[in-house]
Formats: sequence, C-alpha cells, structure tokens
Amino acid sequence: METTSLKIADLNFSKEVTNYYPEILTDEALDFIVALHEKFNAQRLSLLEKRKELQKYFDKGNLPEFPSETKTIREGDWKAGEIPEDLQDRRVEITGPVDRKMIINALNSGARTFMADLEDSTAPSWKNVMEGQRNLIDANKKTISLTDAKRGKSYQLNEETAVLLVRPRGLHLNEKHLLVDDQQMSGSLVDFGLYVFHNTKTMLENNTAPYFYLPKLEHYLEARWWNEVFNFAQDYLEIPKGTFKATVLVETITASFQLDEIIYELKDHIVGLNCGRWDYIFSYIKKFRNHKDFVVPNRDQVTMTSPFMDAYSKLVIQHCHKRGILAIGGMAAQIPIKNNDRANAAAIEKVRKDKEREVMNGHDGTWVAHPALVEVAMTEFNKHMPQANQLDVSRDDVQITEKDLVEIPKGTVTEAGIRKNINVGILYMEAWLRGYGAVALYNLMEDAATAEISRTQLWQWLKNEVVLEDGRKFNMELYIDIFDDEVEKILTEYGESNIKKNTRFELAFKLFDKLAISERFEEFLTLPAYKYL
Ligand SMILES: CC(=O)SCCNC(=O)CCNC(=O)[C@H](O)C(C)(C)COP(=O)(O)OP(=O)(O)OC[C@H]1O[C@@H](n2cnc3c(N)ncnc32)[C@H](O)[C@@H]1OP(=O)(O)O
Ligand SMILES: O=CC(=O)O
Ligand SMILES: [Mg+2]
Repeated sequence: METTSLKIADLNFSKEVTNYYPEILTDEALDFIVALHEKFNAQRLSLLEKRKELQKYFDKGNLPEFPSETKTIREGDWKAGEIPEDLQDRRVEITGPVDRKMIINALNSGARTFMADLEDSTAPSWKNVMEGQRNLIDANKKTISLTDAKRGKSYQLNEETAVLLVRPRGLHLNEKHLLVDDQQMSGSLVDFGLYVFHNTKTMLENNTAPYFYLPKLEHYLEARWWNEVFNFAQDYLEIPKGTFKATVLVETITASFQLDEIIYELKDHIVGLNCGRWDYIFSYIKKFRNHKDFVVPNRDQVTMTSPFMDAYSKLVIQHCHKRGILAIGGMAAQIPIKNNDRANAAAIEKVRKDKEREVMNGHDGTWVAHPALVEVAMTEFNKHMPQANQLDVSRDDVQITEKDLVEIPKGTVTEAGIRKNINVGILYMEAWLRGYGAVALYNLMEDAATAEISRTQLWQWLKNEVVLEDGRKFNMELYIDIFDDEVEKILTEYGESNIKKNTRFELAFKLFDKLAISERFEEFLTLPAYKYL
C-alpha cells in the first residue's frame, strides 16, 4: 500500500497541551494523520499561495471568469456518482457545533440530516476539537448521553435520528497543537483524519458512511486536493473508493465560476453543493475590496434576493441537477425569540419565506440553525416538494452570465450599519475567544461567517472613505469616534471590573480594531484570533 513507503515523521504536541486525549490520539490514529500531513500538507500550503496570486489579479481591478482551460468539462455530458440512500432526501438539515448536548439535540431534532460543525460555528480550541471528536465517536456508536444535574435534565438519542455529516475546518486553518517537524498540522486534515479513522467501521456497520461538508473552497484544484485526500484515506483504511461522500459549500465568489469543475474533480464522492450565503457575501466583499467604487451596502440590505445572490443560488441549482447531485439551500439568520410571541412569529415568518423561496427555486433541501425551526422548514418543503428531491427540475430557463454573478447590490451605508458591525463584531469575537463559535445576538445567529462580513465591510468602507447616507464621509476620524463610543457602551453595559475579570473584551476590542483599520487586510479573522484561543 502507498502508505508503507511513507516515512512517518515525529509528531509533537505544542507546549500548551496538557490533555492528550489518549482515546482519540492513539498511536494508530496519529500515524494516520501524520501520513495525511506528509502527503498533503505541502499541497495545501501551495493552494493557499495560489489564492494570494489570484488576489493580486483581482486587486488590479479584474473580475473572475469562467475558466478557459476547463471549457470541455463545462460542455461535456457527464454525471457525478451515486447518491446513497440515506442522503437522497435532505429536505431539512440542522447545523451546529460539536458540543455534546447540541449533537444530541440536533440528532433528535426531526431534521433529516445534521451537519456537525468544526468550522464556522466552532471556535477551534484544543478542548472543543478533541471533545468534539469524542462526541462524534459516541454519536456514531449511539451511546452519546449527557446529564445536566443543575437543570435535572438528561439527554440520550431517540430511536430515529438525523443522518450525520461533518464539516472539518477550512484549508486556511492550522491545528497549532499538533506539530510535525515543527510545522503546524492542517485543521482540515486533523478533523477529517481523526473522524474517518475512528468512525468509518462503525458507520459502515450502521449502513451509512462518513459524509462531509467541505467549506470555503476557492478553486477546483482545492476540490481535486480533497478528492485525493479521500482516495488516500479510503486506501489506507482499506475501503472502496467512493465510500466517503462530500457536499461542497459554494461560499466563495470564485467557486461560483467553477461549479462544474468542482463537481467534476470530486465526481466519485460528491453528492451535493450548498449555498453558504454568509461566507459568500464575505468572500464577495473580500475579493473585490481593492476595486475602485466597489461598495456593498449595510449588511442587512444584502439578502438572497439581491441580484448577485439570486443569480448564484439559481446557478448552483442548475449545475447540480445537470450533474445529478443535490442543491442544498442556506441559513436564514433568524432564531426563535423567547418571551415575545409577536416578535417570534415575525422571525419564524421570515424563515418560512426564505425556505419557500428556496424550494420554489428548485433547492432540494435547506439549513436551519435551531431545533425549533425544523418544523417551519419541513412544512414548507413538504408542501412544495412531496418527492425526495427535485433532481428532475433542470432550471434550464435560467441564464446566468459572469456579469450577473458580480452585480453590486444597491443600497446605503449608514452610521447605524457601522455601529452594528462594530458592536456585533466585538461581541462575537469576545465569545469566540472564550470558546463559543456560534452565539445568539439580537435574536440572530452569529458565527464566524457573519462576523467576517461585519469586519470586512468596515475595512472596505474605511479604505474607500465611503459616503454615508447622510452625506458624511466615513474616514478614520469618524471611525475612531464611533468605535470608542461603541466600546464605551459595552464597558457600561458589562461593568469595567467585570469585563477585566470575567470576559475577553479587552482583547476583542484590540483585535477587532486592528482587523478593521490595518493597512494589510487579514484573510480570515480567525487567523490572528487563533493565537489567543
Ligand atoms: C454561516 C453558517 O455557517 S451557518 C452554520 C453554522 N452555524 C450554526 O450551526 C449555528 C447553529 N446554532 C447555534 O449554535 C445556536 O442555535 C445558537 C448559539 C445560535 C443559539 O443557541 P442557544 O442560545 O442555546 O439557543 P436556545 O437557548 O434557544 O436553545 C434552546 C435549546 O435548543 C438547543 N439548540 C439550539 N440550537 C441548536 C442547534 N443548532 N443544534 C442542536 N441544538 C440546538 C439548545 O442546546 C437548547 O437545548 P436545551 O433546551 O436542551 O438546553
Ligand atoms: O457556511 C455557511 C455560510 O453561510 O457561510
Ligand atoms: Mg460558511
């Protein structure tokens, strides 16, 4: 086997590690993830370099194009591989971090599938990542349980549970606690590797298999990398190629220009694409941040009906169905509102409308962020999609051009929008630094993707000195005034001494400010923040 010829280098733990999780990090599991590292990490780093090269091209004012070198793939008549029985009907998918209670609640929620998330909604602390792996092993063995003594509540799995999918970290994130030859390992490879190593056998015995969501792909070569990772792992574990299945998130603007290519690269493993709307908006702003006159309005004015978002989601449906895979929708930000029936009904209605739009457009399923939203999404999909999926809906009526995909949304930038971005961004970063990757803020779900929009907008508006709706220019002087005022409000609300003792606000203020004003744009907010996790 290919692996036997590999020299397994020494793996070291970083100095911060005190808990070695011996049941997860067995010698055999470590050998496997080191083998993945040796085979694929250099390629990962070179793919990340390619992203930088492409950014230089965009910075000159260029826009993405459908690649010329892959025209034959786009025009060819081919289909992706089979969709397994338990992934044929994915009308409602719940997502959430790999926290033990959340996993049980999500699996019991009545949703068809559950995406256990080591990405946007998990702050990847050593504890979260390792305990997440432990929770996933117990979930697959169906032994997962929990007792909350304080609340007198106990949790275990129902007879019927959602089908499990796992989202490993994106290619940009390292796992700083695990070093091979002093090089940090890849978060993607650690999450993926430990999961397949510990769960494949159990899952196959249970008539399912390791299923993945692959996040933040920017190029079809990244899809090729994942395909090779899958093939290598399947050979190593001595299981047939094509056993693992992937759903790729289309959540970068460049991926939209390469849908067929991404499906083609993964064609023996791919079963779907998903419209990761929040990262998509982030990516759109990020990639064109240095374009002259490129201004995206307040975050809440960019919606799925903004022309560029509508175009992309329809293009995803069209391409998926042409290639025989599922087109899954995205996440409405609303979550249930406690103690206010009227406001709650309004939030649920927004979610209902979002799901109605998705199913009517031809999506085969959708995401919800909370168990209490399963019902509304399920009702909407059942109503308009009585069959398992809509693979037969071609959407050939839709003609999307390169121009449609980048059309700048219309709207305004306001002081309220600036304040909201600062406030929500700081609150989110503070929670993340304490180990929480998803939080409820102002009755909306916030995670890494939504926070990225907030800080990128600020950076871009400042860089462009955008003219606000009231005619003022958003320059450094105005930014400092507003930022200081927002910090003051937080200090007053939480109390200065409490802030010092019990929170990570002081660091969040500094990090967020730096992200918004530094000359060099940070590719991901989690990269500088990870040093402190
Ligand atoms: C852009 C993207 O990437 S979207 C995908 C990634 N983001 C996510 O997956 C976010 C998922 N959602 C969440 O994490 C949560 O809903 C939050 C953090 C926003 C709110 O969580 P909470 O503050 O706990 O909400 P709330 O108090 O209403 O929860 C009620 C119950 O539902 C559970 N719950 C809430 N959301 C979820 C979820 N997504 N999965 C499973 N259980 C959940 C809670 O654990 C709680 O359980 P309990 O009653 O047994 O204690
Ligand atoms: O991962 C999903 C997104 O919207 O981002
Ligand atoms: Mg995302």
